[in-house]
Amino acid sequence: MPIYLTGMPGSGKTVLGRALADRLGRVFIDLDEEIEKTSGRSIPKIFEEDGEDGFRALETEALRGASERTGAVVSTGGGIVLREENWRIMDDTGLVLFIDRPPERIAKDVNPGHRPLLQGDRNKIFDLYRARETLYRGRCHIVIPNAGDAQVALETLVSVALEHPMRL
Ligand SMILES: Nc1ncnc2c1ncn2[C@@H]1O[C@H](COP(=O)(O)OP(=O)(O)O)[C@@H](O)[C@H]1O
Ligand SMILES: O=C(O)C1=C[C@@H](OP(=O)(O)O)[C@@H](O)[C@H](O)C1
Ligand SMILES: [Mg+2]
Repeated sequence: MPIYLTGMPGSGKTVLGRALADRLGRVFIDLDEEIEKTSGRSIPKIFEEDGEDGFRALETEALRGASERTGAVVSTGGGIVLREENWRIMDDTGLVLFIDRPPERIAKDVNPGHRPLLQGDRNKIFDLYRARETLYRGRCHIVIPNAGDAQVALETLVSVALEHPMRL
């Protein structure tokens, strides 16, 4: 059963997920990377050609595939929380963590270029946060603070993951 990292774009899911998988000796799956690999297109290109709905369908497909990978660490895209079907897959198969990074810190260093929903404007992070915070915080199984040094967040992730061996 996998461990899912959810949270805002720029909250650290990909970087921390990869580091966590390395520490645990587990398979790492980043859903965006899977989608780009399978479709042969970049995320922005998919948004441009298929729209957000087309991207969300590919995202659910990638999540379903990842949900069958025993013990994987799965870094999701920030919008995974928008679809009930995605919650059903994650709740039924694994441990759902929320990487809780304050929007002020995200807005400082997020790369809006590769994230179509930000439309090149890093301040859109605050709109997204207002729209989604309750989805992340209210439905995840465990909140992982990521407000300071990334290393501290990683150590928290490692100890939480080790407390839930069956989930992995
Ligand atoms: N606690 C932190 N301190 C400093 N930079 C961080 C921290 N957490 C994440 N980052 C940085 O934020 C950027 C986005 O991280 P990423 O893993 O790509 O986010 P996500 O996959 O959630 O969109 C990366 O440059 C990452 O190094
Ligand atoms: O928040 C979102 O809706 C999205 C976040 C992105 O992933 P990251 O959270 O890794 O940036 C990517 O899936 C796509 O641009 C949509
Ligand atoms: Mg990511």
